[in-house]
Amino acid sequence: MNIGYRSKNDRTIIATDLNFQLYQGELAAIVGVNGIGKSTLLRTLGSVQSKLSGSIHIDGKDLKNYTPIDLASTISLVLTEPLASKNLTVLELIALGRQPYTNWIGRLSTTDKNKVQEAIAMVDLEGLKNKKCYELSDGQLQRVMIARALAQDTSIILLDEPTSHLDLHHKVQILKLLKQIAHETHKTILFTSHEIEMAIQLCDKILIMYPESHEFGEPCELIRKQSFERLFPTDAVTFDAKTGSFKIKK
Ligand SMILES: Nc1ncnc2c1ncn2[C@@H]1O[C@H](COP(=O)(O)OP(=O)(O)OP(=O)(O)O)[C@@H](O)[C@H]1O
Repeated sequence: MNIGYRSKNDRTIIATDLNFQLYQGELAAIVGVNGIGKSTLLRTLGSVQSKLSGSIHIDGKDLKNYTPIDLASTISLVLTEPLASKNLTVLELIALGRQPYTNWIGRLSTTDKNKVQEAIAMVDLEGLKNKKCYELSDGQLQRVMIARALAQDTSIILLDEPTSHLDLHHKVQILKLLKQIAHETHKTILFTSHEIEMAIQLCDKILIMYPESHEFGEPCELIRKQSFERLFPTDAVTFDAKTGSFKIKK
């Protein structure tokens, strides 16, 4: 698949020949330097923007054959765009995740309410659920957006930098939670991240995007192939394969 942007008379190619496959129950990260195309890829997979060429299949079915309602009950997407509806309470915002399932009035069934409550508990938001979203810190809001995706209860969850505003404790907590959800509920969870060391420790698969190519596989396989060494110019940082971490060159 080729991804990028189309304007009236032009198109900008961001990445070419992307080819990878994820299975149910896997947690995977997309990593790469700033501007390499991680968000572009995630948005393309989530059908928010169209691919330049190629195809995306879910369970053998071409994504282009999904209706909007099929899509909303299959893929949930957590993007980094600022929230338009900060006037809602945390509970109301998370309940919006149930929209693909509610009737035209948007009335929540008992199942919907249970899913919302489960999501609140999973992301530890019980104490904040009646607050307005504008009263939250960026990190708290990030957890609310993850809870909304969990409430949507789709088989695929795509998240753009889900831990960018979180402190170390919450970064680890959220990534561990995503891993647990993927493994226990057999969802496929794919997120973009700059937390490469955490991705190495917690993810089942990693997609590394380079300027002209990509690598995809299990973290240990990528370490063996020295794929992380090629990620950054080596004058500033080097990758230590033994510890799976980057070292600053002094
Ligand atoms: N709407 C757009 N139209 C044209 N080009 C865009 C658009 N949005 C992003 N780009 C370009 O696409 C490239 C990839 O951007 P993208 O946001 O996907 O990178 P990224 O890997 O997620 O970066 P970062 O790590 O900084 O978040 C960049 O060169 C960016 O300038």
